[in-house]
Amino acid sequence: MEKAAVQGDGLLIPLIDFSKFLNGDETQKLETAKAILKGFQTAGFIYLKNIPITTETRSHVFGTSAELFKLPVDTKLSYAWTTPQANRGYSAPGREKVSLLTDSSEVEKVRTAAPDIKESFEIGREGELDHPNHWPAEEGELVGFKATMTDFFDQCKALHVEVMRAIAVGMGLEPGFFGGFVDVGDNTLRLLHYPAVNRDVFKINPGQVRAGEHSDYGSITLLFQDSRGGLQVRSPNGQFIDATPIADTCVVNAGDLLARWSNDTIKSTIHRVVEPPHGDVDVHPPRYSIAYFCNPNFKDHIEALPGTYATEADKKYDGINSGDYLVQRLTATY
Ligand SMILES: O=C(O)CCC(=O)C(=O)O
Ligand SMILES: [Fe+2]
Repeated sequence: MEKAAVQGDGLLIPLIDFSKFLNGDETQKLETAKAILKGFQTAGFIYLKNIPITTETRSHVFGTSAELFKLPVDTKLSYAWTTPQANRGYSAPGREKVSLLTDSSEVEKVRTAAPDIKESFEIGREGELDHPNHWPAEEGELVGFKATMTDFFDQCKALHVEVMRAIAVGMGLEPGFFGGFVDVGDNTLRLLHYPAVNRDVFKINPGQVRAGEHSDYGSITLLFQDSRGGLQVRSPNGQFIDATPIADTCVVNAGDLLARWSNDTIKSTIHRVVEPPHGDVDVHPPRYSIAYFCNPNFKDHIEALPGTYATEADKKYDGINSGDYLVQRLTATY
């Protein structure tokens, strides 16, 4: 029986030992795959422990990320995020307003009211000639930045492939069903820094958050959080529940395109980042997290998975190109 990582108000996010899928016997593989699928179908979120990414790798990547955000603002701005098509580079606080709004003018109104207190740096697949990554100059503490991040990118890409394999097994599809959909690695590694913030800020403006409520867009997101807390996931009843950090786990959530692909049998659940729950401080220390947003290959056509509908009439959505879908969603949020 798997333990719950998070439980409250009808939301149960399971804590799953992924090594039992990767290295277990046939029974353990199947049971783990089913638990993973069930987590995505009910909560839209799971926590995975015993993933192949080591604690050392993880802390090295977090350390390297912190060094990047220490750079002077002007330097960071010289690596600025440019377009949804490229989706690479630095976003200063307030640049992106993640929200549920899809109309850019509405997004603009919300953004000016209470911008998210965060900055981020996006890294895409290497080798996309039209969209090079905005690598920082490798000086001082940033020597080795590119190697660290591309290596981590590749490890996350491999984890995406394995989680999709588990979903396929859970659904009773061929284990390799998604293989040809996720092999390119059209994914985005996003380093996130939520700067230290006075507690007053949250008191003065009750609407203030570190990251506004939203769902993610792609297949799944691998989320690595530090120990600060503040991430919350919306329950089926509409209440936000703390997704408390658990050391050495990876939080994995399904995105909107996977929900659509599964004919809404899998949930893409709303989440946000708010004032951390730890009591009596005047200043909340900075929070770092790393999100790896996975997508089906941008060239792929995505339509309802086998087994998720009985007749053509049960298909809730038209097929859509993966890359077009992402660009559409990013265009509305930046
Ligand atoms: O920082 C976090 O814990 C969550 C970030 C997130 O949800 C996102 O960037 O989509
Ligand atoms: Fe998210």
